[in-house]
Amino acid sequence: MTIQTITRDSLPDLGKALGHKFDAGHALVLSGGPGRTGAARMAARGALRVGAGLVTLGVPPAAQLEVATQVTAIMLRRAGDGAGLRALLEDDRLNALCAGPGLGLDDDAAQKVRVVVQSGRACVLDGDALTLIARDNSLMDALHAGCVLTPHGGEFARLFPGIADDLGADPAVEAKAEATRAAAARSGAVVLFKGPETLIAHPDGRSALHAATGERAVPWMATAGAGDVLAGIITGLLARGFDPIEAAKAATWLHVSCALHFGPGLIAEDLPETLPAVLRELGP
Ligand SMILES: NC(=O)C1=CN([C@@H]2O[C@H](COP(=O)(O)OP(=O)(O)OC[C@H]3O[C@@H](n4cnc5c(N)ncnc54)[C@H](OP(=O)(O)O)[C@@H]3O)[C@@H](O)[C@H]2O)[C@@H](O)CC1
Ligand SMILES: Nc1ncnc2c1ncn2[C@@H]1O[C@H](COP(=O)(O)OP(=O)(O)O)[C@@H](O)[C@H]1O
Repeated sequence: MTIQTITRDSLPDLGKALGHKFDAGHALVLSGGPGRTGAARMAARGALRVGAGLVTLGVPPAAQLEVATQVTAIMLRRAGDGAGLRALLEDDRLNALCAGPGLGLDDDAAQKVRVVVQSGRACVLDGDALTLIARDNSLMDALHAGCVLTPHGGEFARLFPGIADDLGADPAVEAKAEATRAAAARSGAVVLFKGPETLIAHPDGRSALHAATGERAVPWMATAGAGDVLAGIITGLLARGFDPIEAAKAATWLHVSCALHFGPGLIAEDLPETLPAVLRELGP
């Protein structure tokens, strides 16, 4: 099976068309509770910087003040539990959802992940959402091809135990590619298996590789929250209407390009702020 290599030349046109903000979509990123809101705020910033027209954070009421003091262009709505989120989603302009960064693992978080998946909308499931899916087969069964799962190695092992058993600690790229394809087929979702070599697969068998090696090596990307920002960049591209696998591929390239552009000393918050320079280099 051929694996596409993700390069600058393989990217779709990321320029924004003329139009108003709702033409570029409205992303909703779910936040965790007090003291755990940073990951979702970084994801939201990634979504906004990659060009989503509007980005809203859905916050538990107890975290509202914390988040309100930290955001400006990003908007804020309450989403305390599954029912609260369902009410928010009555606005069908919220066309891309992100659940997982800093979300927590309690019952309210699990309910919200269920609502996200059952909404049928394009979504990114990262971090704690993946741990919750690994604990509940009914959530795994509800996944669809509009979902992008973004596991790191630990999350991949939790989600796909049978598939991960054969991988070992430092798998060869071919083995990682095969495991990612098997995971996409099993889950029915797009799977983006993170790491210096990132593998992406669609349940229909398409797959792609981005290698952050050689001239694109970015060892300083191994910093807390880098994955949360990647989840946000994918969500922003979904909001803009990109197909889930194309959004996953383009976001992976942009994410590593931001780290390359910034260089050593990078922290996760720098990634969204470097997106404008990387996008400018790509042209209008
Ligand atoms: N600033 C913020 O707000 C931040 C908030 N964050 C939020 O925290 C939440 C928890 O996310 P998490 O990833 O930190 O923890 P968890 O789910 O326990 O998995 C870690 C375990 O998996 C294993 N492991 C194996 N391979 C691995 C690999 N390649 N990369 C990483 N781990 C790997 C590893 O086991 P080990 O290899 O050490 O034996 C380890 O014990 C989540 O919601 C996230 O969004 C963070 O993003 C940080 C910044
Ligand atoms: N050495 C590395 N080279 C390139 N990319 C890396 C490296 N280490 C981590 N990354 C990338 O950084 C991100 C880390 O995500 P993750 O493990 O979920 O961390 P966090 O939960 O702290 O956000 C992923 O996109 C991963 O591919």
